[in-house]
Amino acid sequence: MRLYSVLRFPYDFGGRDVAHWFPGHMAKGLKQMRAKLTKVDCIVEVHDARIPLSGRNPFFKEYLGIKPHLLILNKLDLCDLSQQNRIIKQLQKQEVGKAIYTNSIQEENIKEIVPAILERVNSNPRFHRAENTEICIMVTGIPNVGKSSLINSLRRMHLKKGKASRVGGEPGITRSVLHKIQISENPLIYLLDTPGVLSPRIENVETGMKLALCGTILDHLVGEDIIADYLLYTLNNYPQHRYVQHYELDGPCSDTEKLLKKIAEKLGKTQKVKAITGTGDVNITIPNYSAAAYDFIRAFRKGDLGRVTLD
Ligand SMILES: Nc1nc2c(ncn2[C@@H]2O[C@H](COP(=O)(O)OP(=O)(O)OP(=O)(O)O)[C@@H](O)[C@H]2O)c(=O)[nH]1
Repeated sequence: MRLYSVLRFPYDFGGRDVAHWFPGHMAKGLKQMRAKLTKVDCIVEVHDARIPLSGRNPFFKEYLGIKPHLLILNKLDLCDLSQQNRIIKQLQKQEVGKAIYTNSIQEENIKEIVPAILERVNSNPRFHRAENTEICIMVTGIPNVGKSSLINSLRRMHLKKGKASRVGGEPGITRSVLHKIQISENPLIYLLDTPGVLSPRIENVETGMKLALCGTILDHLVGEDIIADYLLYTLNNYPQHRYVQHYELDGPCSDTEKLLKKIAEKLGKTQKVKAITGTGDVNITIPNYSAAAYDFIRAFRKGDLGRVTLD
């Protein structure tokens, strides 16, 4: 199959409204974070390395004030590292001082974090608490980017201690806010854990869809069928055709319904339903499209469909 025949361009977002993708409890989270700010020396913002330029919450900067800031682009194992130089240049244009790519599961580049925090804190006046030698950082980020995993990985590395923060595959696992967690003994560093907070102003539907693909918005708010459709469009345009091999297909495909049908058949996810015909009821077998969409999206999020950088 020739490539152009699988491209659908531009993607039709169908005039979707993204306003309701911001759950109300997140506004409360931001308020609680702001209240603790006087105790904080540095903001460590964690974001997903697959969407390094979009979907960052501008409120972390506007609402949390001017504090030394460090950007962590986590899940480096899932992003396309050949794009790294371009991304770093773009981030510099956005005045991001320093960004570190990490993998919190395999503990890649985690050891760069504490020295980067110290460098940022030491080059800024701590006028409000100069007498205090302990350092307090606040870990911020949108849901499901790996904040808790990063905290646990910092503790394992510097304190040889296990989990302090609950990790989960769905966005919104961390609801209780601002636990004070030690991550280093010498220098003495504490951090405040925070719940994932999406931007209430998602710039446009495309950004919203990228956020959904990376699992930062609850799937049911967007619709798994829609996420699967956008995923197929994205993989074909990239182009990243690992899904062909993963699902043992004959070649790339641009029709989401056909793809989901094949995935459902391959996984044995079919349903028997009764159909009423003119000559009586008959049992027919139909693909379970929801189960297939679920598998397609999960496979992408685990990295089984290949690495991509969506920005
Ligand atoms: N592949 C990969 N997965 C990761 C990485 N870091 C975290 N994860 C996974 O991403 C999911 C979310 O991780 P959490 O640490 O719970 O994310 P969080 O930002 O604390 O989530 P909220 O509580 O929703 O704010 C989990 O399934 C983690 O196992 C990483 O570096 N690479």
